[in-house]
Amino acid sequence: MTPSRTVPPPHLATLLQAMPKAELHLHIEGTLEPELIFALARRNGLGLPYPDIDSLRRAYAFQDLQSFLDLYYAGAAVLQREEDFYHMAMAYFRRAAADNVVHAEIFFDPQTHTVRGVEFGTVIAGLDRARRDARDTLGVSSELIMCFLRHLPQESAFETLAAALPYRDRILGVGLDSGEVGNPPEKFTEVFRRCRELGWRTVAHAGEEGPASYIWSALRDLKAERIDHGVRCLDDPRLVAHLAEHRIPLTVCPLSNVMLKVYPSMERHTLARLLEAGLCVTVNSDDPAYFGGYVNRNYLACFEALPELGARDAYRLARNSLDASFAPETDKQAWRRRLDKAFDGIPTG
Ligand code: HPA
Ligand SMILES: [Zn+2]
Repeated sequence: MTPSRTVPPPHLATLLQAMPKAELHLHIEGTLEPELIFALARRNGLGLPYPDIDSLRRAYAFQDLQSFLDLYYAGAAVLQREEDFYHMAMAYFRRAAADNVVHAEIFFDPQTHTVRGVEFGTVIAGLDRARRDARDTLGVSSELIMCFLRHLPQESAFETLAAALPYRDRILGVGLDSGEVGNPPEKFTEVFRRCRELGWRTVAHAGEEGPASYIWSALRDLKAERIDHGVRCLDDPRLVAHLAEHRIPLTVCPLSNVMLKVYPSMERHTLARLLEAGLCVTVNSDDPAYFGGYVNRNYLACFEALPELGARDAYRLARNSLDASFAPETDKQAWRRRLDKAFDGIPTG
């Protein structure tokens, strides 16, 4: 048996840090660090049910997806003004740049905000201003993906779509998030059809806590171009073969999976098996302020816990993230050249 590795070889840790990568599964509301939650609550004159930052952080001990979502939606309630959304997104972009993220496709949850009386336009204005500043000052390109909350009815998603129409050019695509079990993708077939007619790209969370059949439904009913999480595909060999044959990317979030008890520990994560099966797997951070780290922490945690992963896998994961992005081909080609340079002299094939 291979002894379990606790620290990846130094050159591997350096490579994981230095390699250019795309982040494709990141909820911007999940980047709200406790410090910023407290600062925004104070600025907006809001009370919080926690006396201080440490006690809030101590509450981040989740049993499952729903126990996390309850805290995540409560935290997002401090976001009220355009500047709040701007500050949150700029803080993320600075961390992404430090992790050598060259491109980020970012989820936002408009219903979480509009239900509290925050205008759709306020949310978009703050996020879009941050996107432009991140491109100009940090060299990080990005896109916005609007997610529908699947625990709400499809009519609410249609109302959100109507509110988004004046800003349609600032949105790249739509996704589906929130509590998965009991809310299968087919519940949103009609609204996704309308979104595709508008020219939006489509992704969906499926196969995180829900069964492999939800992944089939995301592909068949929503025509999802990427599957967010998707780790439960391993329960269905026919699905694995389909995902591999059509090179449908999975945006896997390892620290999230362990924090939400999809796996009992990182040592038991199936990232290496998914790669071995020939799938277009990517590594992402999901809700980094809640799950213990940004994207490079996710890479490092996997390579620390799974000794079968090596430099070839690091290259493959970064390459998959660039390939699986919705960025223009010319941008992808430039990033691939940078990636090849970062692996100069290291076997990657
Ligand atoms: O991991 C997630 N799953 C579903 N909904 C979410 N909303 C934020 N993070 C998540
Ligand atoms: Zn997610």
